[in-house]
Amino acid sequence: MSFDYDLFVIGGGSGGVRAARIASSQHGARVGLAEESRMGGTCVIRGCVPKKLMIFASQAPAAAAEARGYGWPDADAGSFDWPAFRAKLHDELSRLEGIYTDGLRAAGVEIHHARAHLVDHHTVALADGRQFTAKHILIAAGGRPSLPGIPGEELGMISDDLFTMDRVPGRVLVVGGGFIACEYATILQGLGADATLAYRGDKVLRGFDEECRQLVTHQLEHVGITLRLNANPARLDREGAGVRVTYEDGAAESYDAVMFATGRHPYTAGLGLENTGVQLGERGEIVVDEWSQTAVPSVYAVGDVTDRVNLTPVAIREGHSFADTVFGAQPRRVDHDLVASAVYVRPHELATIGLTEDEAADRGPVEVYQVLFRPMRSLFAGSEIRAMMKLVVDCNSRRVLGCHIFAPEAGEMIQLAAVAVGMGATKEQFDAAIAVHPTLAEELVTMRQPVRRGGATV
Ligand SMILES: Cc1cc2nc3c(=O)[nH]c(=O)nc-3n(C[C@H](O)[C@H](O)[C@H](O)COP(=O)(O)OP(=O)(O)OC[C@H]3O[C@@H](n4cnc5c(N)ncnc54)[C@H](O)[C@@H]3O)c2cc1C
Ligand SMILES: NC(=O)c1ccc[n+]([C@@H]2O[C@H](COP(=O)([O-])OP(=O)(O)OC[C@H]3O[C@@H](n4cnc5c(N)ncnc54)[C@H](O)[C@@H]3O)[C@@H](O)[C@H]2O)c1
Repeated sequence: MSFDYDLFVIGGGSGGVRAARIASSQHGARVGLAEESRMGGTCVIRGCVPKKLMIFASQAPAAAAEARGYGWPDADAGSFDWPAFRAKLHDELSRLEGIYTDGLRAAGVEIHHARAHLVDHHTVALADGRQFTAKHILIAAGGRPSLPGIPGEELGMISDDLFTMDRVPGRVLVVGGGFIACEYATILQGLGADATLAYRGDKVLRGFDEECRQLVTHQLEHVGITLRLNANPARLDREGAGVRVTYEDGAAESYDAVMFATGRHPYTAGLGLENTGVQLGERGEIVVDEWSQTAVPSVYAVGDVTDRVNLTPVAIREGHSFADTVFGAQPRRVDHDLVASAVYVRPHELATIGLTEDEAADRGPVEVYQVLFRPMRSLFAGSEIRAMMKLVVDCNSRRVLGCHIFAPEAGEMIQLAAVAVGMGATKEQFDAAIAVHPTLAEELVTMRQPVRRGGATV
């Protein structure tokens, strides 16, 4: 049977773009790709990239405060010009979108600016009615924000809205305690909003190392964010130009804006999966095997729509591995066990690779090496805020199972630690590296005594 394409990709985000480009340019496949919105997907248009640029923008007042501590008494960030910044931000996103589009075209991929759905195991239909057959179909449709399902929630914003809002709100409530809630509350507070973060648990960032969760929770308060822990909104009501929030315990507060950061779900609605044998899991994710193949041999899925590890570099690696496996005769699997990540809160980021202390201790005997200190730079400027580095070491193999850093630019540091941890480095191999002085990262190779031992005996 002949097909219009060797591969049809649904979704022009991190995973889909990489898969399409590699299959076409490196493995000679005839590739079509449909994108219903802007090329680049969540990361480029409404996630990692604009978020990080806004983190940079939001640091100006803290940078001015630090400058005053270094002998610049008049340093002052002045007032933030949101419309000017927003215009520049969107110019940058358009530039990146153009790069993604040009890169795909140069690779020989045919782009269809339309929504797509599956008609059967080898056929895709576009919103304009055209249909294409393909030997393989890759679903890389990403995820969408989830709302909590409470009355009045339509009055709240979602993460996409941060980049297009008319003004920086005066009083803003961010609901949630995950990556997005922590980063967005930090950004909004830094830009001059009076931010409150409401989280239903007692510490933010569930799933991270417990001490790190404590430190981030403390830092959010330290930078002036009001924390409402063990609290959850029960309903939202319009109140003039603002929103009245009633919490589950009956308390009520008024805000100029509310933003929900209550998780994301795989975006499978309307994909036509009912026309196929593709299976969905409990969380609505497309179920795939280690090769990203669904229950239908011709249909694969990568990225957030599979809800494995929802990070851009993971989606990219999954897309690349799929293309190499299916079109390059180079079978590649993605190891989802050892993925580094960073939460871009300020002034200290939280970055991590490997197991938390509790996870490691559940598996066997561990030693914990840890240092809590006031970094030279911020201490001199008058800040008491502490950084932390922690290595969790397997007592038997001596391997470093987990590395957790709470410090300025921790995301930059964990990238390098991830190489060593991924290679199975032992604590003694960390120690063998001579320190670079004076740096923050030198603490990672100078911790000599464990602060505690623990874990299951095996
Ligand atoms: C606010 C925010 C901040 C983030 N920050 C980071 C970060 O700092 N670091 C990090 O690693 N990750 C971050 N992430 C996660 C990261 O953005 C995602 O993991 C990544 O974008 C997933 O890539 P993907 O290819 O699976 O999906 P996406 O990038 O979401 O791409 C899916 C694309 O498919 C299109 N599409 C969907 N359905 C159809 C259809 N039927 N037809 C045609 N097109 C369709 C969509 O329009 C979209 O463009 C962040 C996410 C958010 C929301
Ligand atoms: N720096 C980064 O790498 C980065 C940044 C942003 C997002 N991301 C990715 O995007 C994903 C989604 O981020 P996220 O922060 O939306 O999700 P998340 O899963 O990290 O956090 C969701 C939060 O919402 C809370 N929540 C869920 N349902 C709720 C409800 N009904 N009522 C009240 N609270 C509720 C949860 O307890 C949790 O604290 C992340 O898991 C991550 O994979 C990564």
